Amino acid sequence: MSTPGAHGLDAHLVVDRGTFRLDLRLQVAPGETVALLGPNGAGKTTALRALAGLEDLSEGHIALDGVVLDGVVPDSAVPDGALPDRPRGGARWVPPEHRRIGVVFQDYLLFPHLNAVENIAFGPRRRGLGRAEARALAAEWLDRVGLGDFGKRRPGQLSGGQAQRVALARALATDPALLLLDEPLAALDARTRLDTRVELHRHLAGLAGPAVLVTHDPVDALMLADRLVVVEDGRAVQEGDGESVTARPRTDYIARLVGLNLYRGTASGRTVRLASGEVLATAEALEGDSFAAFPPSAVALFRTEPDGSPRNTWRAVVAGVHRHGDHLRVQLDGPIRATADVTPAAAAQLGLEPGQEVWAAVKAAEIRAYPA
Ligand SMILES: Nc1ncnc2c1ncn2[C@@H]1O[C@H](COP(=O)(O)OP(=O)(O)OP(=O)(O)O)[C@@H](O)[C@H]1O
Repeated sequence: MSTPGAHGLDAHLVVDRGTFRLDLRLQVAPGETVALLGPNGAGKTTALRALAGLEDLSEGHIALDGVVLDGVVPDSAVPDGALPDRPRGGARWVPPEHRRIGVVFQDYLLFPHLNAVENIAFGPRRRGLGRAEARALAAEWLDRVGLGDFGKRRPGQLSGGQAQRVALARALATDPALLLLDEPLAALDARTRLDTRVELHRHLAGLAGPAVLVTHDPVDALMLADRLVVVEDGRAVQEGDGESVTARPRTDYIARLVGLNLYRGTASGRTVRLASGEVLATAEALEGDSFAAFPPSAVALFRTEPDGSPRNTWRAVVAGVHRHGDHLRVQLDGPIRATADVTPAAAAQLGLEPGQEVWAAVKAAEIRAYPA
């Protein structure tokens, strides 16, 4: 990690949109890719648009490699020659077209009337490159994204995945100091998504500057980003590398995303007492406000009370059963609401159906506890 502020992206994004307020601090080091992950309406796109200069900040600042793009910052923080194009009410603000930012946004992927090479050459041309030079650079980038033979095609003659690659090439051809990607793989079918994801990862890994990626998809976030920032309701609720976020979710949204049952309660030794009064025996010893989490696969279901083993057992009512890959996912109501995964054979044996009473059991060793 570099010193935040001097290199890479250093931003505090505050945007007011009616009743919604985004308030997000974001520091991304050169060469680092951060994924903003969150539910619909969390403010991810607003954050990207603010970085790009398409959304006004109400407060905060954006600095890229020490150059202030938006916000009130002491003069000493603005290097010579980097003065803003337009001062605004005492603040400094650089308009979008003068920010060295490459964007791959859903809503303006490519110019429909230009072919692939012209689309990619557009940015370099605007940055002052001659026509022939810009086209040569564009052809080179098209090659790099594996579309060397598609230069003459217009966006309408490209598949979704190909258009996405051209958009990426177009963003990268401007040699951006910051790359912004909004749901870069969302529009692609499963197969294309897989290939494009691998390729995008390669380009992100080769990037010298910071990159910020917005996605709903935990797989995209985990595979493409060095660090995840989970955004809910305009704020960062959890941050860290994929492993720490998925192993220790701190909100229901993340728990659902990574497929864990998550509870909050008060720990005392190897137990966590939930708000409902139920007590879970856990693998780790802790004290105080804590989370307890376990995967659906850790839940065993029985028709009658299981006996003899040192595990957590409780009575539950089957609220729903549906297929999930090669097993069945069972929603359980009761004092401890949980999701359980069972094999079709086990489900048949139990005769699972909504409304049915069962016993649920989870071994203490399968329940992770961590401080809230
Ligand atoms: N033009 C607008 N005017 C007022 N409010 C808006 C406008 N556009 C979006 N919002 C609100 O801003 C909030 C954040 O929206 P945003 O699009 O940033 O979320 P998001 O996390 O990108 O969601 P999604 O995953 O659905 O794209 C939402 O509550 C939304 O209703």
